[in-house]
Amino acid sequence: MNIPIYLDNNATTPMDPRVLEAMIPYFTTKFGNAASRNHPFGWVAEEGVDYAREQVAKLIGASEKEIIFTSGATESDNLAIKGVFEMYKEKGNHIITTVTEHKAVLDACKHVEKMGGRVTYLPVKEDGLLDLAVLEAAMTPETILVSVMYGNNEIGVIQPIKEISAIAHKYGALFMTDAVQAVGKIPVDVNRDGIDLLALSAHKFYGPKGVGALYVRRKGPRVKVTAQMDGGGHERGMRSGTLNVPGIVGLGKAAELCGLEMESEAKRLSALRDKLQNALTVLEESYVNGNVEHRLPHVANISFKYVEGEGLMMAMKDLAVSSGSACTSASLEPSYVLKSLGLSDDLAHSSIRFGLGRFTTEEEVDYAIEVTKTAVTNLRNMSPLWEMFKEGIDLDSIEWAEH
Ligand SMILES: Cc1ncc(COP(=O)(O)O)c(C=O)c1O
Repeated sequence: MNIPIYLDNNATTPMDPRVLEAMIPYFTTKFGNAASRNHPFGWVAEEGVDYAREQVAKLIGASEKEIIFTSGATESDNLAIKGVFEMYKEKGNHIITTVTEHKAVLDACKHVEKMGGRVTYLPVKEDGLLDLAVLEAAMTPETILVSVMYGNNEIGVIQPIKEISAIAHKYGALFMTDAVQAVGKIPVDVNRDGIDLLALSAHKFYGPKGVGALYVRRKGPRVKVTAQMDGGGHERGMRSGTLNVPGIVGLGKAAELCGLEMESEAKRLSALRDKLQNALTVLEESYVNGNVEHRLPHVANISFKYVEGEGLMMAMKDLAVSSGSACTSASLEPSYVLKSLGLSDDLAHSSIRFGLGRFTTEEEVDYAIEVTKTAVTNLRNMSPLWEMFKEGIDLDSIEWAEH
């Protein structure tokens, strides 16, 4: 089997070899438990963790004491949403989020509803951005938390975080953001952006899988979350469990490298992404999904009309990309993010997310352009719908019989 070219960096990123190098001693000689206070094995491990805490804090403009290490962003999202609800439910029981959030946020919100909370799932505009007037209209005196993601994992759209947090604060609510796709890719600063809680994950920025962090503001205001894991009281009581020291050291190193290289990397990747996007939108009836101005530098989500989705994925086996379909147990469902922008099921299915990354080369992008163009053109040549479209028949006006 040919190994496909990896353009799925929103799903996960390959680990940077420099990160692995930093981690290795913590699997071997520096194997201590960071909570062991009585001997040097523990101290050395704790030193590694403390340094990583500084590295992570620096990347997002926080202070070390505001970083809680977790097993990844799913846990961070859950801890933030359920933890805030439990801590502040006497103050109010209302949470606001958007329909395009990751399942880790949406499902944590569903859990809150089961616990007696009320959650408003706001729609987004056609370009994927949240309408600030719609947010403001949804705020109530009962609202304790607004949770809006920083950059979307499917379309890359960057929300107006500063404006959103200002609205949340105006009504006395906390602001939380799932910044998994944005941290390490664009400058994120918790103070500039008015963020009270922020979820991040190492494997999305060239670190190891299974480790992440939750930023919890300590000053102006001091934010508290109820722990979701009971035990030894690690991480200042907010997240019990022996720390994954090698993983945390890797997270720290990955954060440091992003801080140093993010700016030049973003320039290089957005140029490559634009090259890919421009070459593919030359094809007729192809559309870029989501706002293209407020977008992460490495992502392009493109729909190809009159191309059958499954056929497209089959024809693109040489590229590791994501489609606008999600596998559920029974069938292929169109992406709920693309649907929320107003795309039809068919168009969502025939959409491809290209996610470039640190190790993507220009040759790979050129190859991806050729593979995609050929796939789309060949599939359309076999499509009766495409033929009808080329004959000038208005397909949108046809009422198709139900099967
Ligand atoms: C926006 C977003 N939030 C949360 C997650 C979950 O992160 P993790 O894999 O660290 O649990 C992901 C990963 O797919 C994501 O893209």
